[in-house]
Amino acid sequence: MTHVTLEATVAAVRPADQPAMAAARELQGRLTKPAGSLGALEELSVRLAGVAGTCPPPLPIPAAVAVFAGDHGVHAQAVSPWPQEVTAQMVANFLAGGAVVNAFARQAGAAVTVVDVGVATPLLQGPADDDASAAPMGGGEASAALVGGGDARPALVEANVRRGTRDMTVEPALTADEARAAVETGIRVAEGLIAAGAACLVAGDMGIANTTPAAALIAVFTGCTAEEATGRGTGIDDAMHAHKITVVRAALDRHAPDPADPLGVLATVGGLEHAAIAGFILAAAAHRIPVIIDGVIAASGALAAAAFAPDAVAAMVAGHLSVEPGAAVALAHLGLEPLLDLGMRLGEGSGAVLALPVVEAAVRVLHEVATFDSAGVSEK
Ligand SMILES: Cc1cc2ncn([C@H]3O[C@H](COP(=O)(O)O)[C@@H](O)[C@H]3O)c2cc1C
Ligand SMILES: O=C(O)c1cccnc1
Repeated sequence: MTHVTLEATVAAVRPADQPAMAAARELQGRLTKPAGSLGALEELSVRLAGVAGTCPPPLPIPAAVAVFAGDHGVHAQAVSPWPQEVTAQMVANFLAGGAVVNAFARQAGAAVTVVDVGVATPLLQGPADDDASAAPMGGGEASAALVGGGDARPALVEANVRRGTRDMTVEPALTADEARAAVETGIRVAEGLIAAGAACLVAGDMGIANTTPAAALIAVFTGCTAEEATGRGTGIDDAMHAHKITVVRAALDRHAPDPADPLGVLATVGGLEHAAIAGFILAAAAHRIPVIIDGVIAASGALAAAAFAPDAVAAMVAGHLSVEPGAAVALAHLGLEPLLDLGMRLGEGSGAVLALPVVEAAVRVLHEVATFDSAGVSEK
Protein backbone atom coordinates (compact mmCIF):
# COMPACT_ATOMS: atom_id res chain seq x y z
CA MET A 1 0.00 0.00 0.00
CA THR A 2 1.35 3.42 -0.83
CA HIS A 3 0.75 6.65 1.02
CA VAL A 4 1.79 9.21 -1.56
CA THR A 5 0.42 12.33 0.06
CA LEU A 6 1.85 13.86 3.20
CA GLU A 7 -1.47 13.53 5.01
CA ALA A 8 -1.94 9.84 4.11
CA THR A 9 1.62 9.08 5.17
CA VAL A 10 1.28 10.89 8.50
CA ALA A 11 -2.02 9.08 9.12
CA ALA A 12 -0.33 5.72 8.52
CA VAL A 13 2.34 6.26 11.20
CA ARG A 14 1.42 4.17 14.22
CA PRO A 15 2.94 3.83 17.70
CA ALA A 16 5.49 1.09 18.35
CA ASP A 17 3.88 -2.30 19.03
CA GLN A 18 4.10 -2.95 22.78
CA PRO A 19 3.58 -6.75 22.74
CA ALA A 20 6.37 -7.15 20.16
CA MET A 21 8.65 -5.03 22.33
CA ALA A 22 7.78 -7.08 25.41
CA ALA A 23 8.52 -10.28 23.49
CA ALA A 24 11.91 -8.93 22.38
CA ARG A 25 12.77 -7.88 25.94
CA GLU A 26 11.81 -11.31 27.22
CA LEU A 27 13.81 -13.06 24.49
CA GLN A 28 16.89 -10.91 25.20
CA GLY A 29 16.68 -12.17 28.79
CA ARG A 30 16.80 -15.84 27.66
CA LEU A 31 19.74 -15.57 25.22
CA THR A 32 23.14 -17.05 26.17
CA LYS A 33 24.76 -13.89 27.50
CA PRO A 34 24.48 -11.93 30.73
CA ALA A 35 21.34 -9.77 30.69
CA GLY A 36 22.11 -6.28 29.40
CA SER A 37 25.56 -7.23 28.14
CA LEU A 38 24.86 -5.97 24.62
CA GLY A 39 24.12 -2.49 25.91
CA ALA A 40 22.55 -0.18 23.36
CA LEU A 41 22.09 -3.07 20.91
CA GLU A 42 19.53 -4.65 23.22
CA GLU A 43 17.40 -1.51 23.47
CA LEU A 44 17.69 -1.05 19.71
CA SER A 45 16.54 -4.62 19.05
CA VAL A 46 13.55 -4.09 21.32
CA ARG A 47 12.64 -0.84 19.59
CA LEU A 48 12.95 -2.35 16.12
CA ALA A 49 10.67 -5.19 17.20
CA GLY A 50 8.18 -2.49 18.18
CA VAL A 51 8.58 -0.78 14.81
CA ALA A 52 8.09 -4.00 12.85
CA GLY A 53 5.28 -5.18 15.13
CA THR A 54 6.87 -8.62 15.35
CA CYS A 55 9.63 -10.39 17.30
CA PRO A 56 12.20 -10.93 16.00
CA PRO A 57 11.93 -8.03 13.56
CA PRO A 58 13.16 -8.66 9.99
CA LEU A 59 16.88 -8.24 9.35
CA PRO A 60 17.43 -4.70 7.99
CA ILE A 61 18.83 -6.00 4.70
CA PRO A 62 19.00 -4.99 1.97
CA ALA A 63 19.37 -1.37 3.00
CA ALA A 64 19.01 1.49 0.54
CA VAL A 65 20.67 4.89 0.82
CA ALA A 66 19.05 8.01 -0.62
CA VAL A 67 21.14 11.17 -0.92
CA PHE A 68 18.85 14.18 -1.34
CA ALA A 69 20.56 17.10 -3.07
CA GLY A 70 19.50 20.74 -3.07
CA ASP A 71 20.84 24.28 -3.17
CA HIS A 72 20.24 27.30 -0.99
CA GLY A 73 19.50 30.96 -1.64
CA VAL A 74 21.10 31.76 1.71
CA HIS A 75 24.41 30.79 0.11
CA ALA A 76 24.43 34.43 -1.10
CA GLN A 77 24.95 35.49 2.54
CA ALA A 78 28.47 33.96 2.58
CA VAL A 79 27.74 31.16 5.08
CA SER A 80 29.91 28.55 3.32
CA PRO A 81 33.32 28.91 1.69
CA TRP A 82 32.35 26.54 -1.14
CA PRO A 83 30.85 27.63 -4.47
CA GLN A 84 27.28 26.55 -5.08
CA GLU A 85 28.14 24.48 -8.15
CA VAL A 86 29.91 21.97 -5.89
CA THR A 87 26.44 20.54 -5.13
CA ALA A 88 25.89 19.53 -8.77
CA GLN A 89 29.51 18.42 -9.12
CA MET A 90 29.12 16.16 -6.10
CA VAL A 91 25.91 14.73 -7.57
CA ALA A 92 28.00 13.73 -10.60
CA ASN A 93 30.59 12.28 -8.22
CA PHE A 94 27.90 10.24 -6.38
CA LEU A 95 26.63 8.90 -9.71
CA ALA A 96 30.17 7.94 -10.72
CA GLY A 97 30.59 6.15 -7.40
CA GLY A 98 33.44 8.35 -6.23
CA ALA A 99 32.16 10.00 -3.05
CA VAL A 100 32.73 8.87 0.53
CA VAL A 101 29.16 7.63 0.84
CA ASN A 102 29.68 5.42 -2.23
CA ALA A 103 32.76 3.80 -0.71
CA PHE A 104 31.00 3.19 2.58
CA ALA A 105 27.84 1.93 0.87
CA ARG A 106 29.81 -0.56 -1.22
CA GLN A 107 31.35 -1.87 1.99
CA ALA A 108 27.93 -2.13 3.66
CA GLY A 109 26.28 -3.72 0.61
CA ALA A 110 23.78 -0.89 0.23
CA ALA A 111 22.68 0.68 -3.05
CA VAL A 112 22.83 4.48 -3.42
CA THR A 113 20.09 6.58 -4.99
CA VAL A 114 20.78 10.26 -5.62
CA VAL A 115 17.72 12.50 -5.67
CA ASP A 116 17.88 15.93 -7.29
CA VAL A 117 15.16 17.62 -5.29
CA GLY A 118 16.51 21.14 -5.73
CA VAL A 119 19.97 21.48 -7.27
CA ALA A 120 20.56 24.94 -8.78
CA THR A 121 23.10 24.01 -11.45
CA PRO A 122 21.99 21.82 -14.40
CA LEU A 123 23.14 18.23 -13.87
CA LEU A 124 24.95 15.74 -16.07
CA GLN A 125 27.45 18.18 -17.55
CA GLY A 126 30.54 17.38 -15.56
CA PRO A 127 33.48 15.18 -16.55
CA ALA A 128 32.40 12.58 -14.02
CA ASP A 129 29.43 11.78 -16.25
CA ASP A 130 31.52 10.67 -19.20
CA ASP A 131 30.81 7.03 -18.52
CA ALA A 132 27.07 7.76 -18.55
CA SER A 133 26.76 5.99 -15.22
CA ALA A 134 23.62 7.91 -14.36
CA ALA A 135 20.33 6.15 -14.84
CA PRO A 136 17.89 9.05 -14.71
CA MET A 137 14.35 8.42 -13.65
CA GLY A 138 11.56 10.93 -13.60
CA GLY A 139 8.79 11.61 -11.16
CA GLY A 140 10.63 10.66 -8.00
CA GLU A 141 10.05 6.97 -8.59
CA ALA A 142 12.73 4.56 -7.42
CA SER A 143 12.95 1.14 -9.04
CA ALA A 144 14.13 -2.35 -8.21
CA ALA A 145 17.63 -1.58 -9.51
CA LEU A 146 18.06 0.83 -6.63
CA VAL A 147 18.06 -1.90 -4.03
CA GLY A 148 20.52 -4.10 -5.88
CA GLY A 149 23.15 -4.13 -3.15
CA GLY A 150 26.55 -2.48 -2.84
CA ASP A 151 27.61 -3.34 -6.40
CA ALA A 152 24.60 -1.69 -8.02
CA ARG A 153 25.28 1.50 -9.95
CA PRO A 154 24.11 4.64 -8.20
CA ALA A 155 20.87 5.82 -9.72
CA LEU A 156 19.55 9.33 -10.22
CA VAL A 157 16.00 10.35 -9.44
CA GLU A 158 15.18 13.65 -11.13
CA ALA A 159 12.60 15.41 -9.01
CA ASN A 160 13.77 18.99 -8.97
CA VAL A 161 11.14 21.14 -7.25
CA ARG A 162 13.01 24.38 -7.95
CA ARG A 163 16.62 25.27 -8.68
CA GLY A 164 17.54 26.06 -5.11
CA THR A 165 15.61 27.81 -2.36
CA ARG A 166 15.20 31.57 -2.01
CA ASP A 167 17.35 33.46 0.50
CA MET A 168 15.55 32.96 3.83
CA THR A 169 17.04 36.16 5.25
CA VAL A 170 14.99 38.22 2.76
CA GLU A 171 11.92 36.05 2.01
CA PRO A 172 10.55 32.57 2.73
CA ALA A 173 12.91 29.96 1.31
CA LEU A 174 10.00 28.07 -0.28
CA THR A 175 6.29 28.41 -0.83
CA ALA A 176 4.14 25.97 1.14
CA ASP A 177 3.44 24.13 -2.14
CA GLU A 178 7.16 23.77 -2.88
CA ALA A 179 7.85 22.50 0.63
CA ARG A 180 5.04 19.99 0.27
CA ALA A 181 6.33 18.87 -3.14
CA ALA A 182 9.76 18.24 -1.60
CA VAL A 183 8.29 16.29 1.35
CA GLU A 184 6.20 14.21 -1.05
CA THR A 185 9.26 13.57 -3.22
CA GLY A 186 10.94 12.07 -0.16
CA ILE A 187 7.85 9.96 0.45
CA ARG A 188 7.78 8.72 -3.17
CA VAL A 189 11.47 7.83 -3.12
CA ALA A 190 11.02 5.85 0.11
CA GLU A 191 7.92 4.13 -1.28
CA GLY A 192 9.84 3.12 -4.40
CA LEU A 193 12.78 1.73 -2.46
CA ILE A 194 10.52 -0.19 -0.07
CA ALA A 195 8.47 -1.59 -2.95
CA ALA A 196 11.75 -2.73 -4.52
CA GLY A 197 12.62 -4.66 -1.37
CA ALA A 198 14.54 -2.31 0.91
CA ALA A 199 14.21 -3.43 4.53
CA CYS A 200 16.03 -0.40 5.93
CA LEU A 201 16.42 3.14 4.63
CA VAL A 202 19.35 5.51 5.09
CA ALA A 203 18.89 9.27 4.75
CA GLY A 204 21.70 11.43 3.39
CA ASP A 205 22.09 14.96 2.02
CA MET A 206 24.17 17.08 -0.30
CA GLY A 207 23.82 20.84 -0.63
CA ILE A 208 26.39 23.57 -0.20
CA ALA A 209 25.25 25.89 2.63
CA ASN A 210 22.70 23.38 3.90
CA THR A 211 24.00 23.41 7.49
CA THR A 212 22.58 26.97 7.73
CA PRO A 213 18.89 26.04 7.21
CA ALA A 214 19.54 22.89 9.26
CA ALA A 215 20.56 25.13 12.18
CA ALA A 216 17.46 27.30 11.72
CA LEU A 217 15.17 24.24 11.68
CA ILE A 218 16.82 22.83 14.80
CA ALA A 219 16.41 26.15 16.63
CA VAL A 220 12.70 26.30 15.73
CA PHE A 221 11.82 22.69 16.56
CA THR A 222 13.89 22.38 19.76
CA GLY A 223 13.65 25.96 21.02
CA CYS A 224 17.43 26.29 21.29
CA THR A 225 19.20 29.50 20.29
CA ALA A 226 20.84 30.27 16.95
CA GLU A 227 24.24 30.05 18.70
CA GLU A 228 23.50 26.58 20.05
CA ALA A 229 22.29 25.28 16.70
CA THR A 230 24.90 26.79 14.40
CA GLY A 231 28.21 25.10 13.71
CA ARG A 232 31.12 25.32 11.33
CA GLY A 233 29.70 23.18 8.55
CA THR A 234 32.43 22.27 6.10
CA GLY A 235 34.97 23.95 8.40
CA ILE A 236 34.54 27.73 8.46
CA ASP A 237 36.69 30.19 10.43
CA ASP A 238 35.64 32.15 13.52
CA ALA A 239 34.56 35.23 11.57
CA MET A 240 32.35 33.30 9.13
CA HIS A 241 30.91 31.26 12.02
CA ALA A 242 29.94 34.42 13.95
CA HIS A 243 28.38 35.81 10.76
CA LYS A 244 26.53 32.53 10.11
CA ILE A 245 24.94 32.76 13.58
CA THR A 246 23.64 36.27 12.76
CA VAL A 247 22.26 34.95 9.45
CA VAL A 248 20.38 32.14 11.23
CA ARG A 249 19.08 34.58 13.83
CA ALA A 250 17.97 37.05 11.13
CA ALA A 251 15.96 34.34 9.37
CA LEU A 252 14.33 33.25 12.63
CA ASP A 253 13.51 36.86 13.56
CA ARG A 254 12.08 37.61 10.12
CA HIS A 255 9.74 34.62 9.91
CA ALA A 256 9.10 33.66 13.56
CA PRO A 257 8.16 30.14 12.38
CA ASP A 258 5.61 28.21 14.44
CA PRO A 259 6.99 24.75 15.39
CA ALA A 260 3.41 23.45 15.46
CA ASP A 261 3.25 24.09 11.68
CA PRO A 262 6.09 21.94 10.32
CA LEU A 263 5.30 22.62 6.66
CA GLY A 264 5.42 26.34 7.39
CA VAL A 265 8.75 25.92 9.18
CA LEU A 266 10.22 23.94 6.27
CA ALA A 267 8.95 26.56 3.83
CA THR A 268 10.23 29.63 5.65
CA VAL A 269 13.65 28.51 6.94
CA GLY A 270 14.18 25.01 5.50
CA GLY A 271 15.62 23.47 2.40
CA LEU A 272 14.38 21.15 -0.31
CA GLU A 273 16.62 18.28 0.82
CA HIS A 274 15.67 18.83 4.47
CA ALA A 275 11.97 18.64 3.53
CA ALA A 276 12.51 15.57 1.34
CA ILE A 277 14.35 13.81 4.17
CA ALA A 278 11.40 14.55 6.47
CA GLY A 279 9.08 12.84 3.98
CA PHE A 280 11.48 9.94 3.47
CA ILE A 281 11.56 9.32 7.23
CA LEU A 282 7.76 9.57 7.53
CA ALA A 283 7.30 6.99 4.77
CA ALA A 284 9.74 4.59 6.44
CA ALA A 285 7.82 4.94 9.70
CA ALA A 286 4.49 4.48 7.91
CA HIS A 287 5.83 1.22 6.45
CA ARG A 288 7.25 0.13 9.82
CA ILE A 289 10.79 0.08 8.46
CA PRO A 290 13.82 1.52 10.29
CA VAL A 291 15.44 4.64 8.85
CA ILE A 292 18.98 5.54 9.82
CA ILE A 293 19.60 9.25 10.07
CA ASP A 294 22.98 10.80 9.51
CA GLY A 295 24.28 14.17 10.66
CA VAL A 296 22.88 17.62 11.29
CA ILE A 297 20.89 17.93 8.05
CA ALA A 298 19.16 14.56 8.40
CA ALA A 299 18.58 15.30 12.10
CA SER A 300 16.84 18.57 11.21
CA GLY A 301 14.65 16.65 8.76
CA ALA A 302 13.95 14.13 11.50
CA LEU A 303 12.72 16.93 13.77
CA ALA A 304 10.30 18.01 11.04
CA ALA A 305 9.13 14.40 10.62
CA ALA A 306 8.56 14.13 14.37
CA ALA A 307 6.60 17.40 14.32
CA PHE A 308 4.32 15.94 11.62
CA ALA A 309 4.00 12.55 13.36
CA PRO A 310 5.51 12.11 16.84
CA ASP A 311 5.24 8.30 16.59
CA ALA A 312 7.67 8.36 13.65
CA VAL A 313 10.54 8.69 16.15
CA ALA A 314 10.30 4.96 16.94
CA ALA A 315 11.50 4.12 13.42
CA MET A 316 14.46 6.52 13.56
CA VAL A 317 17.93 5.24 14.34
CA ALA A 318 20.65 7.83 14.96
CA GLY A 319 23.59 6.44 13.03
CA HIS A 320 26.25 8.68 14.50
CA LEU A 321 26.91 11.89 16.38
CA SER A 322 28.04 14.62 14.02
CA VAL A 323 30.51 17.21 15.35
CA GLU A 324 28.04 19.88 14.24
CA PRO A 325 26.52 21.13 17.55
CA GLY A 326 22.94 21.21 16.29
CA ALA A 327 23.06 17.46 15.72
CA ALA A 328 23.42 16.71 19.44
CA VAL A 329 20.65 19.20 20.27
CA ALA A 330 18.33 17.60 17.72
CA LEU A 331 19.04 14.01 18.80
CA ALA A 332 18.54 14.90 22.48
CA HIS A 333 15.20 16.52 21.60
CA LEU A 334 14.16 13.33 19.77
CA GLY A 335 15.42 11.14 22.64
CA LEU A 336 17.81 9.27 20.32
CA GLU A 337 21.26 7.97 21.31
CA PRO A 338 23.72 7.93 18.42
CA LEU A 339 25.29 4.53 17.73
CA LEU A 340 28.71 5.83 16.64
CA ASP A 341 30.78 8.85 17.64
CA LEU A 342 33.74 9.14 15.28
CA GLY A 343 34.22 12.90 15.10
CA MET A 344 32.67 12.95 11.63
CA ARG A 345 31.05 15.99 10.01
CA LEU A 346 30.51 15.12 6.38
CA GLY A 347 26.87 14.42 5.61
CA GLU A 348 25.94 12.45 2.43
CA GLY A 349 24.59 9.73 4.74
CA SER A 350 28.16 8.65 5.44
CA GLY A 351 27.86 8.20 9.21
CA ALA A 352 24.49 6.52 8.89
CA VAL A 353 25.85 3.98 6.40
CA LEU A 354 28.68 3.13 8.79
CA ALA A 355 26.07 2.27 11.42
CA LEU A 356 24.29 -0.25 9.18
CA PRO A 357 26.30 -3.29 10.41
CA VAL A 358 25.57 -2.26 14.00
CA VAL A 359 21.84 -2.10 13.34
CA GLU A 360 21.97 -5.44 11.55
CA ALA A 361 23.92 -6.98 14.45
CA ALA A 362 21.33 -5.77 16.95
CA VAL A 363 18.57 -7.57 15.04
CA ARG A 364 20.68 -10.64 14.17
CA VAL A 365 21.09 -11.40 17.88
CA LEU A 366 17.34 -12.00 18.18
CA HIS A 367 17.42 -14.35 15.16
CA GLU A 368 20.54 -16.38 15.78
CA VAL A 369 21.73 -16.44 19.38
CA ALA A 370 20.79 -19.58 21.31
CA THR A 371 18.76 -19.49 24.49
CA PHE A 372 20.09 -20.93 27.77
CA ASP A 373 17.46 -23.67 27.38
CA SER A 374 18.24 -24.64 23.79
CA ALA A 375 22.04 -24.57 24.25
CA GLY A 376 22.04 -26.29 27.63
CA VAL A 377 23.93 -23.46 29.29
CA SER A 378 23.35 -23.10 33.03
CA GLU A 379 21.87 -19.87 34.32
CA LYS A 380 23.31 -18.05 37.33
C1 LIG B 1 33.41 18.42 -1.51
C2 LIG B 1 32.28 18.35 -0.52
C3 LIG B 1 31.63 17.14 -0.29
C4 LIG B 1 30.60 17.07 0.65
N1 LIG B 1 29.82 16.05 1.04
C5 LIG B 1 29.00 16.48 1.95
N2 LIG B 1 29.20 17.77 2.21
C6 LIG B 1 28.48 18.50 3.22
O1 LIG B 1 28.84 19.88 3.27
C7 LIG B 1 27.77 20.74 2.90
C8 LIG B 1 27.29 21.56 4.06
O2 LIG B 1 28.27 22.37 4.62
P1 LIG B 1 28.17 23.97 4.52
O3 LIG B 1 26.86 24.37 5.12
O4 LIG B 1 29.34 24.46 5.31
O5 LIG B 1 28.27 24.34 3.06
C9 LIG B 1 26.69 19.84 2.40
O6 LIG B 1 26.78 19.70 1.02
C10 LIG B 1 26.95 18.56 3.13
O7 LIG B 1 26.33 17.46 2.58
C11 LIG B 1 30.21 18.19 1.39
C12 LIG B 1 30.83 19.41 1.17
C13 LIG B 1 31.86 19.50 0.22
C14 LIG B 1 32.55 20.81 -0.01
O1 LIG C 1 26.48 16.74 10.26
C1 LIG C 1 26.57 16.70 9.04
O2 LIG C 1 25.95 15.85 8.38
C2 LIG C 1 27.37 17.72 8.30
C3 LIG C 1 28.28 18.52 8.96
C4 LIG C 1 29.01 19.44 8.26
C5 LIG C 1 28.82 19.56 6.91
N1 LIG C 1 27.93 18.81 6.28
C6 LIG C 1 27.20 17.89 6.94
